Amino acid sequence: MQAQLAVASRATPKLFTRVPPPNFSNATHRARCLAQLRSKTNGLEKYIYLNGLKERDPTLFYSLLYDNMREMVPILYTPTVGDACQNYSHIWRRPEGLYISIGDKGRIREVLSTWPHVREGRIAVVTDGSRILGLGDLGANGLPISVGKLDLYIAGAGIRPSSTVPICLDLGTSTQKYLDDPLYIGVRRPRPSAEEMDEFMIEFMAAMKDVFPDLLVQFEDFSTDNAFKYLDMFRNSYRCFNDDIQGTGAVVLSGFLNAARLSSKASGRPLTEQRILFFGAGSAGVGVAKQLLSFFKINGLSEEDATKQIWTVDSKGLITADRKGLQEHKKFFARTDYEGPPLTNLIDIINYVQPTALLGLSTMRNAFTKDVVDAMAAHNPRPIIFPLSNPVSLCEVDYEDAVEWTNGEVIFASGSPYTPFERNAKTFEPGQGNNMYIFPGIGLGTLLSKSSRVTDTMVEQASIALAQSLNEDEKEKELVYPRLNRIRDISAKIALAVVRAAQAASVDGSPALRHVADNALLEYIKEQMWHPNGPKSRF
Ligand SMILES: NC(=O)C1=CN([C@@H]2O[C@H](COP(=O)(O)OP(=O)(O)OC[C@H]3O[C@@H](n4cnc5c(N)ncnc54)[C@H](OP(=O)(O)O)[C@@H]3O)[C@@H](O)[C@H]2O)C=CC1
Ligand SMILES: CC(=O)C(=O)O
Ligand SMILES: [Mg+2]
Repeated sequence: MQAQLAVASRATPKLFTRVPPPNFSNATHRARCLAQLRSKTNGLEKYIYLNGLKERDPTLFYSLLYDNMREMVPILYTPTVGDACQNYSHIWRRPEGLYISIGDKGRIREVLSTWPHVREGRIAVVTDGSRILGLGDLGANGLPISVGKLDLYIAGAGIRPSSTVPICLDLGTSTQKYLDDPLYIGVRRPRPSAEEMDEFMIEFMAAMKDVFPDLLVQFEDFSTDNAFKYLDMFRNSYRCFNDDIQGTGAVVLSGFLNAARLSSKASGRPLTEQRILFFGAGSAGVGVAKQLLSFFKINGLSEEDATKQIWTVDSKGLITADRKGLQEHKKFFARTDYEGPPLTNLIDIINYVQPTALLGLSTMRNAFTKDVVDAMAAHNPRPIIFPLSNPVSLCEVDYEDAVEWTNGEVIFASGSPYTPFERNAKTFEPGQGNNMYIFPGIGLGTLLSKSSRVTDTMVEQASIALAQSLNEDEKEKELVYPRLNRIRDISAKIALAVVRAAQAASVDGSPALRHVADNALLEYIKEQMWHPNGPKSRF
């Protein structure tokens, strides 16, 4: 790209001042860009730098991202993307996605048609900014979450950049700070009524299908009630899924399949006796709890018996069926067998439930105190503790603390990344239980199979494929997720499982792939991936 630029500009005298120096080389320039990135001491500055690099030289940007996932993903994605969203109106430089505003109601199709790569559109990540990570309602500042997720599709599954469509629905915000900010980038109004929003969403989805006929829609970071509502409303008529409910469910099921094996080996308890306590019962907590039913079903329990192995906690304590005014999404796991005064203290709840696993999706920083972790360790030789809230500033417990407090026995995965560390001459390597491991493969498999829907079995099979993707070294080190630098290989395996599940459910639209053997199909999937410096992919 740089070399092509140089040739073009040497031939154009008026651009002469923009010719790179004569000894310019791509390799040196890559090193220069990494050095410039590393010279920034603040996460947000690094984000701004990378964003500028993406605009100046997208090929170089994606090539660097592809080769430096462990360093760059925490900047473009959680945790730093959280800072970028919170400050987006102030750091904004250029348009990088589509804003569809509530004022566009009645002409959404027209607005969507302004996207420059309409015919290439394959995957859209759509947020309404109402629950960005655990940071609350950020309104139109939520766009970087769509951009960041799509960068992971590009780097992690080889989707061509011009096939990705980042969208933020600009519907107002309930956060006064943004409404008062003179630089706020969105419309200054409260969020619409449920009725107005439903009308908007119905028009939006119909217009999306019209304008982008081959598109997969990933709903992202909608507030919990709307996340469940629109998934239910659209999943049977459009090619779509909800990342926070289904993607998170799949990624946690996958890590749990590996974690439970380690925990049961240490305790001698059968897998079916795993007892899971969810701290947080929003879209993510309940989405994961529903997906974890599969764990018990795979191990031979009925759905009814599987449900009995799961307990949920919200801000009011253990969720029981006798609670007045319980929100719809909490009813499925509300316990009918608890008798006694409401249980509101987490340690009391742990002592009552005696869970083998404690999963945090609560946005409550440091909620898993030493006493909480001690209570888990008292019941389990190897407790499973997954603090999954994002970003790190909302994580329920830090990795080093969890390791220290359990004398190294914890089986751990967090939503945002932690770095490995040494303790008593042993290296401790954390897992990252984040939907970023799963949605690229789900998207790739859905597109390749030309599926009309994303079914529950496609999501479940994606999860099992991820769990099975650990290599020998990762198994020996007792990791519960594979290392991120293998993401393309992993996405290909997930995509294969998704294609097969789509075929089994007869929602696929690529009949020729039905007759291709697994090994050949895996190779085919890898060949379809876009590489920054390689031939064009089909997406
Ligand atoms: N690792 C990953 O891949 C993913 C992580 N997440 C993270 O999960 C978190 C939650 O997301 P989401 O479910 O959509 O958010 P919600 O706001 O819908 O849910 C938060 C839940 O936590 C509960 N909660 C809040 N405070 C407390 C408390 N003090 N004690 C116990 N429970 C409490 C809430 O209770 P109540 O219902 O009573 O308000 C609610 O049930 C976010 O930080 C998000 O980043 C989300 C998706 C993917
Ligand atoms: C990871 C993610 O999707 C979230 O925290 O919302
Ligand atoms: Mg999300």
